[in-house]
Amino acid sequence: MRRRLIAGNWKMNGSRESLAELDGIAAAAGAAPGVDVAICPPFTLIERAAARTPTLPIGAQDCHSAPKGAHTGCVSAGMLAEAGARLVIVGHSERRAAQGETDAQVKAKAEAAIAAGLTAIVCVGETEEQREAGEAEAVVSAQLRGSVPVAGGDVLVVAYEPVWAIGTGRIPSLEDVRVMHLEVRAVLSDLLGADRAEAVRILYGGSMNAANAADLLAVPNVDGGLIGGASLTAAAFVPIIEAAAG
Ligand SMILES: O=C(CO)COP(=O)(O)O
Repeated sequence: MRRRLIAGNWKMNGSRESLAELDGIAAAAGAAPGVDVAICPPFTLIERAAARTPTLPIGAQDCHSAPKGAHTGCVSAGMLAEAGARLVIVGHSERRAAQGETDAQVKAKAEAAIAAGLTAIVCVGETEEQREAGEAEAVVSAQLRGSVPVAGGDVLVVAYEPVWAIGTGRIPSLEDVRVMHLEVRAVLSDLLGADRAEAVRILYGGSMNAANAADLLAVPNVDGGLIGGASLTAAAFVPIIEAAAG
């Protein structure tokens, strides 16, 4: 049985002051023992966040694939672990688009994360143009085949985030979510074997909020959410944790 995971991605938002939001989030997570909850703030806040709420897993939003070296401006998975991170998002569509990250790079980052003892959240998702062309499943399947590391099980999480649903207030139909998550499970099974694929949590991400969380989480193979805007405050995020706790 997979435990639900509700993870917040603060993106390039937040300050030391916003860490106060973690108190309410950690309290809600404590009241929902059947649900895993995590927050991924910017790099600069990881250490403070982990120290402030030790029971709440803290993650990062990217890592380099190398353990160390001449990579100006980059941070390794080992450094994240040392700072107190327990998970890391890799291959977010914003990085794939703005930083030109390829599937191979995303896979190498996920491998580095797992080697450093972190849980890797590998993101995939189609653009609106690709969905309209009827290519959504094929695009996501190809991304998975290129970016999922061979280590599977509970150290690996996949987030399906349709690019056109991120920050737009729009979400796919529940039927489209069902079909995509089933496809993700099938591809994972092909890549990792059925047993390890069964342990992988598949999150939905893209405009998830208090109003739609319960419906999305009721879809088969939706094992949680990766939440952007609605993870920035306890007021917006806690109802999603509560929806996951059922
Ligand atoms: O990109 C996302 C999480 O990684 C989703 O962002 P929003 O929840 O703001 O749409």
